[in-house]
Amino acid sequence: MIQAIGLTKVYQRGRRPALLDLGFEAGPGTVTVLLGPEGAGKTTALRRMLELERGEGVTLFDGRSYRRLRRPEREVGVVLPTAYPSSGSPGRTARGHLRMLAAAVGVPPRRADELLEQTRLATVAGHRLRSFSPGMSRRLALAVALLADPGALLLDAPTERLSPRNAEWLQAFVRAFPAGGGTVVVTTRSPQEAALLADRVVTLDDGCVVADQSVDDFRRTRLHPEVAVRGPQMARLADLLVTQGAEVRRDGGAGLAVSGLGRTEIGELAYRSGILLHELADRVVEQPAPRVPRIAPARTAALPAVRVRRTAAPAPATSGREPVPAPADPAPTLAPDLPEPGRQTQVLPAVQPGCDTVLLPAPLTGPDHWNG
Ligand SMILES: Nc1ncnc2c1ncn2[C@@H]1O[C@H](COP(=O)(O)OP(=O)(O)OP(=O)(O)O)[C@@H](O)[C@H]1O
Repeated sequence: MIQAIGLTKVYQRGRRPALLDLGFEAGPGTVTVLLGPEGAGKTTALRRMLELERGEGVTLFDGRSYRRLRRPEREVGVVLPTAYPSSGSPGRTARGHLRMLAAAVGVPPRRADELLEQTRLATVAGHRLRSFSPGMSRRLALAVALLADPGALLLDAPTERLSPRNAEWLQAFVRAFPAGGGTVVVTTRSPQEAALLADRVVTLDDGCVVADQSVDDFRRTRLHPEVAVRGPQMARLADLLVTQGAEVRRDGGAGLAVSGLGRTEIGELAYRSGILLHELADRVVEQPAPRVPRIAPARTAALPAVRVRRTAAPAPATSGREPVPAPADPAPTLAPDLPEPGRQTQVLPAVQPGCDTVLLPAPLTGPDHWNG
């Protein structure tokens, strides 16, 4: 179980936060997608989760923050954009690179060979890294992340700039990983990819969570199937389509976007009416994310906006992979940047601009308060 609680990052004082109070839970056996456009805060979110960036909030991996994991490489495999193409010395072979890292994390060399097979790199295992394509580098980065057989994966835009074939392979891998109880958190800018990969979709915009939805809700509310039609007689076709009950809107100069009728019906109608078509294609377009403001309880609704930092860790959760409960952590489970135990809440001065979210200075008892 991964619990992200109140993750916030301000890169420059006085500037808008790159990430503001991100909270979500990613359960065992699931894929959670952080979806958002360029600059939405997805990479910052993963970097905060891994404590590569300082800031507020904490992420718990089965009840412990990343820096308190005893063997992080066995618990969380990470692929960030910095892992490729710079992963490894350019003169080293893929096999040499992976075996060296296998030794570093204490797994036998055969694990490196297995992963070369699994990531379809066996045939280029003896090639030097400098000759690797972006797709090969990405698969090698994934192999590195998997070396110690982690229960969770954090993947930042893993399919970006990959060939369709490599992207498909990676998507299939991500879908398959949770089958054994693993947890995946993956970022993407593509709503279509989110719908393909996710069990849960957390949509970010400008550093704020604007929606946290099951994939079914996401598909229903955010993805809109339509047919793109192009040709020289679109005004006439539009009239005919409307009489058939379709919804039609202009799409560029000689194009229509049609919903309510299928591609085959539109093609047949055009054919019967002697209308020439240059394009007839299914596509899915994104609807804007619904804003989901958190509702303030009536008794405190009149309070000024405040931010509340969590100071007590939630109850430890099990990973779903390991039936035995995690051993007690002798170290305190609070992140060092949070106040000492005992104090339930800390009220900070005014909320930063951005998210239409108000958090209230009520005592907190569990992570639910952070995800409502
Ligand atoms: N090191 C940094 N210093 C200052 N600002 C930064 C830094 N890194 C990111 N930002 C800013 O933080 C915001 C979020 O960036 P981030 O890279 O997390 O977005 P993203 O959703 O991952 O975008 P993309 O899809 O383009 O990778 C952006 O406005 C970005 O300019």
